Amino acid sequence: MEAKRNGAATGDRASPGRAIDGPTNPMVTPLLTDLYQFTMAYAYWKAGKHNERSVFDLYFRKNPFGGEYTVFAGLEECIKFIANFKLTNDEISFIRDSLPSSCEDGFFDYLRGIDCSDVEVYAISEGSVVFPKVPLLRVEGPIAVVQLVETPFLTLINYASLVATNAARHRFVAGKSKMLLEFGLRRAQGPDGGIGASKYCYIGGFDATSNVAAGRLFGIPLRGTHSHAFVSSFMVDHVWSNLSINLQSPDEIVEKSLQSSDGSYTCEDFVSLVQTWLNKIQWSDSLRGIFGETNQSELAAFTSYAMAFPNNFLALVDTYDVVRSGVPNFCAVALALNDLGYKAGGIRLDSGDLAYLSCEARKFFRAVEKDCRVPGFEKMSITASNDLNEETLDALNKQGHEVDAYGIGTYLVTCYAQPALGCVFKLVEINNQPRIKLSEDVSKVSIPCKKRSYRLYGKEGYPLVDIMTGENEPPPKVGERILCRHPFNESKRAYVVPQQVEELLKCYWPGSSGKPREELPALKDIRERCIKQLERMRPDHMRRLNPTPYKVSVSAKLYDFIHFLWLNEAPVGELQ
Ligand SMILES: Nc1ncnc2c1ncn2[C@@H]1O[C@H](COP(=O)(O)OP(=O)(O)OP(=O)(O)O)[C@@H](O)[C@H]1O
Ligand SMILES: O=P(O)(O)OC[C@H]1O[C@H](OP(=O)(O)OP(=O)(O)O)[C@H](O)[C@@H]1O
Ligand SMILES: O=C(O)c1cccnc1
Ligand SMILES: [Mg+2]
Repeated sequence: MEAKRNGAATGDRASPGRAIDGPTNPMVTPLLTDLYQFTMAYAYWKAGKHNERSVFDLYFRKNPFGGEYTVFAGLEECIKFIANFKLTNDEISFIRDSLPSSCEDGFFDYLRGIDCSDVEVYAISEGSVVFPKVPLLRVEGPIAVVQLVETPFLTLINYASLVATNAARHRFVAGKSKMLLEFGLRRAQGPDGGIGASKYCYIGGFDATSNVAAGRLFGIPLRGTHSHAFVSSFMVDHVWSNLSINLQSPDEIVEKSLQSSDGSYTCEDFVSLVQTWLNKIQWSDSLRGIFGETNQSELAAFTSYAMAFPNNFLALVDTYDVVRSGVPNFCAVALALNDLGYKAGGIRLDSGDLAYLSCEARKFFRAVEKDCRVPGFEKMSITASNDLNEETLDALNKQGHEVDAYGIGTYLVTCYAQPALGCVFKLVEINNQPRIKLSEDVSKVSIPCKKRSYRLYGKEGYPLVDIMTGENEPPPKVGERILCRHPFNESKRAYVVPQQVEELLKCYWPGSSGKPREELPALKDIRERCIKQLERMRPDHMRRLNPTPYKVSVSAKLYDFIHFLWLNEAPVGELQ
């Protein structure tokens, strides 16, 4: 997956002339677009309109998951895409074959010559918290070219922002102190969904992924435990219906010796050491009578795993019985490791009542710490997994639990609660003339003009409102009162005296205009921005139940202009 299409050397500091790597996914080419972008390009070309200077806004209309915020993600891939936008001869041949044969040759010569050097992209920084109607991207350039990038931009941003938001919401419910592991690759919508989920869940606040390719591509920390198959692959001697199955048991692990952590001595029979500890805890003061004979094949599996990874021993304890087998077996192995100077990692629970079982496991660890005098044993990490989502995390919090880390797959990466974010790409200006798209549904009316947008912060340091202005209006100033108007509702308006003003759109792709280009930050910096911005939001915008909508507004001047244009463009009906 280390795809480099037209890619060149990259650097983390950007300068306009510096080459940028191609998109992560080699399928992201100029053909990854809708046919109508090419048919429109032809029609523009035929009409001699293809080079008309256009301005498009990319934005969404409603926050996902019933929330009042969204995390913006996918920008880096968009910039990598346009920085390398060039149709190959093969691609042009394919387009020629796909369009009607009446299309003139000159158009294909034109396609051969285009790239994105005439395009400029202004964007909100990736990882920012964003709101409906405010452009995430403003794309300027020759209309035929800009329309060709509409679909790839939308496909690169829609899922990225959706899954980053989903991750942020899971983080919000889980709380800051929990470790969040993304386990979704097997359930994601194909390889690109899986890779994208890992990248964007990390931005949204997850700590690590199980996806090895994503670890390599993006440097995301890799984490993992082991599966039930590892435990059930071990069997013990037993006789059942006269059928003797003679397989591995703890005393049949062939190589039994394990060196101590500091290398100073070797325990010749680690398996016996584990058995000894199991007997000890079975009859210890606090645990006497809590469990009897544990599953010996599970014990063999744990022992074997510990011998393979003495420094990172983590056990999946729910294959047979969490309280009567998995946890005692884990503790016996952890105690044996402790004798040799190793510190076991903890357990994973993957079924049953996770609140109850995590509390039982914690009690067990506490008893072991007390009876066996192993300081810190109580703090052994407990990971929970199994169809977790925002609701189950919330339910666990309400019940009380002892989980330290969550492994989350299906609901996270498939965005089960809402499958798509509805980002759109709308023409707002052509040849310096503002354009508007009207709709019966007011929420679908576009906000015309090439605009600037600002986030205004209040006295308490919270963002108060995002405001869009015409491109040539003076910017809002700290300490100066400004009227913020709801774009479509006349009665909704408020004065704001900002304590801080942040301009949202920055130039991420200047084309060959010579303007300075914002650097593409490292993934961990994008994640950092996201976490900081989420923390800075007023809590009532963030709560899960009935969150307060964040205010998105326009300047008084832009308000007047929108409504002037609206009246101008909308035909007056006649009543009969
Ligand atoms: N204390 C809890 N409160 C609310 N939901 C929970 C709690 N514990 C577990 N869950 C959730 O309940 C669901 C249990 O699913 P299910 O009944 O399919 O699994 P299971 O029977 O526990 O395990 P499996 O079938 O994988 O052996 C999961 O979605 C899990 O996340
Ligand atoms: O539950 P998710 O949020 O999707 O997280 C990933 C799941 O994948 C693994 O098992 P898998 O589901 O493959 O098998 P299992 O359900 O039988 O444990 C793991 O044990 C988790 O349960
Ligand atoms: O490492 C794990 O425990 C893991 C990884 C992927 C899916 N389920 C679990
Ligand atoms: Mg499962």
